[in-house]
Amino acid sequence: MDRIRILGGAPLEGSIPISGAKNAALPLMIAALLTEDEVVLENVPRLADVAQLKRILSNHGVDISIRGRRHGQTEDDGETLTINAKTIVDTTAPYDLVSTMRASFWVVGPLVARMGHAKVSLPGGCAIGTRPVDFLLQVLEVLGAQIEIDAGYVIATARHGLKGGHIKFPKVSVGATHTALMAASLADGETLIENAAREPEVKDLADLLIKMGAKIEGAGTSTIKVTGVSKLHGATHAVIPDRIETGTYAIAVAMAGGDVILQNTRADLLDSALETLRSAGAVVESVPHGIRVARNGNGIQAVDVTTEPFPGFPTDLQAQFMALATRGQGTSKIRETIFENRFMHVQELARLGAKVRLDGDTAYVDGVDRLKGAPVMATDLRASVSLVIGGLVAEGETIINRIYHLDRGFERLEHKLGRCGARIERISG
Ligand SMILES: CC(=O)N[C@H]1[C@@H](OP(=O)(O)OP(=O)(O)OC[C@H]2O[C@@H](n3ccc(=O)[nH]c3=O)[C@H](O)[C@@H]2O)O[C@H](CO)[C@@H](O)[C@@H]1O
Ligand SMILES: C=C(OP(=O)(O)O)C(=O)O
Repeated sequence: MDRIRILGGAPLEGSIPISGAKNAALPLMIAALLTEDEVVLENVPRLADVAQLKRILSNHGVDISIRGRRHGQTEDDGETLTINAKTIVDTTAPYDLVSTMRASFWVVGPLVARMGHAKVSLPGGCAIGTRPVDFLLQVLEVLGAQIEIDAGYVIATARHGLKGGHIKFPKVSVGATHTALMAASLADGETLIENAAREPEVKDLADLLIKMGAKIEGAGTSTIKVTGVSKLHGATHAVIPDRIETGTYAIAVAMAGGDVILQNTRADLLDSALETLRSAGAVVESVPHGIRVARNGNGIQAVDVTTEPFPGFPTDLQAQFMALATRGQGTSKIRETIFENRFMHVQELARLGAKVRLDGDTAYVDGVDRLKGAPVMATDLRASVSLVIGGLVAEGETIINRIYHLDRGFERLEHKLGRCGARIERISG
């Protein structure tokens, strides 16, 4: 199994290209199931989750090819995928394909909307909470599908197609909002979605669906109206920048010190996290096509953050901020309100010398003067990268085991940090 080795202490200087967002690319690829025509997606990140979704879509009979690089494009530009779901040969998404990734379950909406049937294994993904799918099933039921759960599979049937309805989520859910948008786009009549997720990835999905001919109003707000159409057509769309990758490298610079331009990204995708980073003492400013982050000399201030749905502080940056807080001056308070089991990085950060106390949904982090390198284990995607951030300043050698989690969501991480001066390498085998 591959490992990451880091020798701490080097500041970061230079530029880091930000990839397309994993959490946008996945639902965009799934949306291609809604049409017989070709969907072309640009700026798709090269990630294990994207590769896994390609396998899932191929199993349904979808043809996916990678377009060659155009003149002047480099590895930093992401892939262009041509996705053709002309014929869906199988409406089953089996356990062995779906169990590794949460988003794979989202094929259920488009399959039942277009084919009237879907049999999809209950999903896996990061083990950060129980992560039920009840809201997604409610969406399909409100739109007229019959739902049965049998031997770990959800079987959704709508032989005469879906019908518009009124969906009111009890809690904001990104995946349930994606499901509602995709299913309602091909339903008969109007669907009103209340308490919808406002995450930029939801807006990006709606933007693609609109290009495909869907009638959607209000995406990006908490009330969305979808008027169903009988057919969607092909479209070309570029995936938005990855706000979590952006925030992660911004935190890495705040931690290690230095001055870095994060290229091909936008501050408005993560205002709340960048504001917290400023309050921690980093310089954060928008520059053409990116964001500059710097920390020179001054220390890291303690932070007080609570995770919330967008536009609040994102849960997917909680572990990374905790890593930063381990070196803060004073005690930071970090409250996790989205997932009930998202503190697994605490015991691994402790191996590096971090002092963290847990009290229910809140972590209190007492800043320490130094971290010391140690062998640690990646437990989930964002927890893994928090250990990388810790390793950047830990004295001596940090070895991160089980980095397959990292490869799910960070493209060429060791290359991106290494080109800014971090002493980081992948050890294969
Ligand atoms: C691939 C992807 O985009 N993953 C993101 C997505 O996950 P995902 O879409 O799975 O997360 P949700 O927004 O659905 O989860 C929010 C909360 O709602 C709960 N819930 C959700 C669905 C449901 O049917 N029932 C239910 O109770 C969840 O347990 C959680 O407590 O949004 C999360 C919240 O921003 C991010 O951390 C994940 O990185
Ligand atoms: C939790 C995440 O992914 P998933 O929803 O696929 O588990 C994540 O991207 O941080």
